[in-house]
Amino acid sequence: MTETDRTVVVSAPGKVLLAGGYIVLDRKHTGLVFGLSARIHVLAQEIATSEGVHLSEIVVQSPQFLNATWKYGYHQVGDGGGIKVTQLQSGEPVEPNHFVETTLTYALTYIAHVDQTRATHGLRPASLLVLADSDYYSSSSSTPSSSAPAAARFPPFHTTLRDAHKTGLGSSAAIVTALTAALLAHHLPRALFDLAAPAGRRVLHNLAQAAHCSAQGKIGSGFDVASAVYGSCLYRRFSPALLAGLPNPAEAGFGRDLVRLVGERPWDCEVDKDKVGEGLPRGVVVRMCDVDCGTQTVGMVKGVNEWRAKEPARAEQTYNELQGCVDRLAAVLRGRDVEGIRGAMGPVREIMRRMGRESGVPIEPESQEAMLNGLEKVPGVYGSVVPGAGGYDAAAVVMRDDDETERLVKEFLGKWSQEHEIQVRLMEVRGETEGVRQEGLGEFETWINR
Ligand SMILES: Nc1ncnc2c1ncn2[C@@H]1O[C@H](COP(=O)(O)OP(=O)(O)O)[C@@H](O)[C@H]1O
Ligand SMILES: C[C@@](O)(CCOP(=O)(O)OP(=O)(O)O)CC(=O)O
Repeated sequence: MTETDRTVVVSAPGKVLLAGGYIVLDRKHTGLVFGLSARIHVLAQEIATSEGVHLSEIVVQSPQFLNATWKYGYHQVGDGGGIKVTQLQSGEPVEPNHFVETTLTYALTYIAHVDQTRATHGLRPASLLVLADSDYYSSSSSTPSSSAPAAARFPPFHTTLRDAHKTGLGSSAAIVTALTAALLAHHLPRALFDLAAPAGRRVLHNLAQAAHCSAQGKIGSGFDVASAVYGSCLYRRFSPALLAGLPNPAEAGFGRDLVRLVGERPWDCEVDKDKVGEGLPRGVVVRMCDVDCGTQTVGMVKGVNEWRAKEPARAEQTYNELQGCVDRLAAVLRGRDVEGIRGAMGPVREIMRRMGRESGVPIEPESQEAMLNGLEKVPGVYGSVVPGAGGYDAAAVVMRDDDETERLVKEFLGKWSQEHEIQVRLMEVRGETEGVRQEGLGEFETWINR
């Protein structure tokens, strides 16, 4: 096996935007985002073919879900349009996976353009296995420990991807990032892509942002992809104009322009890890409470933007106040000021609620408000927020990292669930500062072809 066909496992974390929802869409502002211990792992390896047999096939499998094997053919299109990826159907029809297909298109196009040897030898067939930690979906009751054998650590979800209940941890950004990184690390020699080097991370970030925006069909702030790559940080978005001129996949010049955009053009986003320091003060942890019903962010952003257009002065004042909260919370956490956490988080909730009231968007819906008010009275809980866009995605809690606090929080949520006939639970997932990383193969032995 040559160096360019390494068997690799790459993982990328989920995210929680503790403060800065909505304002982070504007380059004037920043958001405080934490990476999460829930990761999506991608194992990339060659598909063994018989001597002399040539295949142009990539197989992506997500074995935790039902009916989740996607087979793709690919070929180079004319006029520098890059690599076109086509889903192959054989046997039972498989629902397309738009995020996976788009990521393959962007990553393979990049690979084919930067590695000239690919022009003559092409890409060898590859198999990509996706394994997600269970907290991404509500159906699971607990996350097995990370030291459990891999098959037990990534248990089946007994559902199709379409029917899975997402908890809002950012699965699409994590999979786009991990899949992109795994493809680059698998197909490219280290001289052209090194995940451990700043230049490699920059390429990965830019490529994953471009692919994620394309798959989403909109240009968000990109805080989720940024934290999937870099982990916890204070994030200032890139100018959306950067992506505006890129031809669509398969259009003339797509390949050339993508390589320029990703590898050569300076991006103006800012990922400040120093402002977050080592993460949280010792003995303090970010945990998440799942309410088992996700939220459609798109409609909420539209509502807030309409309010901002109608009430520009009021909105600007509110945005600036929220920015003040973002900076204060980052400073308190960085300064390990445990006593200051409550005072720094309270105003985040207050301003998010005010934004919600004035824009008519349920940013902190009443049911979440009441639950968080109760939760904040539990001894050991420093503060809570509806992260990101708010709504019914999992709520974030900053609390003391000990068994007693965990017991009290679980007790409170258990009672709350009973009294309100809903299912609220403390997930195992924790805030974690590290971004994308290459994993050892040991834990994934059972899935490696011999
Ligand atoms: N484990 C997985 N395996 C394969 N594809 C996945 C997986 N998790 C997420 N995806 C892809 O990401 C999409 C979900 O993206 P989205 O609705 O934006 O959710 P999120 O808010 O979690 O990012 C799925 O439709 C699928 O295309
Ligand atoms: C409104 C936002 O600023 C934050 C949304 O954060 P969420 O964490 O709610 O995101 P989703 O994963 O898309 O549900 C939009 C953005 O920054 O893109």
